[in-house]
Amino acid sequence: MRLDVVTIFPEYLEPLNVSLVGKARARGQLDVRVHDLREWTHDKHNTVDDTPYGGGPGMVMKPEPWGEALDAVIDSQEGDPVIVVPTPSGKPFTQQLAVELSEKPWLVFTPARYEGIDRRVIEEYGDRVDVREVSIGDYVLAGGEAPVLVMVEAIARLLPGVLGNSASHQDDSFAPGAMADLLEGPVYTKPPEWRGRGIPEVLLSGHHGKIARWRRDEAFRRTDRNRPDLIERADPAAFDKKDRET
Ligand SMILES: Oc1ccccc1-c1ccno1
Repeated sequence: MRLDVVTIFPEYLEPLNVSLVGKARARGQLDVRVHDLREWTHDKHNTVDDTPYGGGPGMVMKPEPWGEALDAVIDSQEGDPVIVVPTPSGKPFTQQLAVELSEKPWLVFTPARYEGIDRRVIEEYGDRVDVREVSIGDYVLAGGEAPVLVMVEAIARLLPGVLGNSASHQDDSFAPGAMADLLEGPVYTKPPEWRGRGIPEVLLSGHHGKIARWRRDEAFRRTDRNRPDLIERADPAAFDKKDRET
């Protein structure tokens, strides 16, 4: 997969050089290219924003630099990318959307600052390629770079071979299938006792059926406590079916 990010803060994307995404890049599983939007400005102040038509607070990102940048990035490659526009007014970024985007060969992220990007940019590229406006949650940030880090990590970990053999995303919270509407339950590791606190006996029993049932019950319990909005959709039968398959 190729990922391009166009931003006025390239240094904000430094975390894409470390950890899971950094290792995937080093292994050649991910081709990440970060571009400074100001390279496509031509005035001495490298201007990328201006006041909004119709008045109102803040500044809007000008269409010209974005148009030149996206033309340069998109025309550099065969095929069409999916352009992902982080915005508080976008569709929710979910595990399901992460799975869908992880199956695309090329994504171009356009994190904006200020009050957003001139709407004509979204319309121009929406006429040419698949453009997705995506929100990572119901809160407002200063810009879209942090949402890009979140989405790239969620997508990259789904790419074949990126997670080690010992790890699997099938059992993630929200993973399509039995966990689609469930939160993961509590996890434990050695030592068997820590500050007088032990391990649930069932996890030491070696009885896989009982362990699986306990994990299901804990998943439902946690979901009911923390995400009652999901519990309505969770299906114990689907969870049990997954148990039988594993
Ligand atoms: O709050 C934002 C500002 C700019 C770009 C994106 C966002 C955002 C907030 C939530 N998801 O995306």
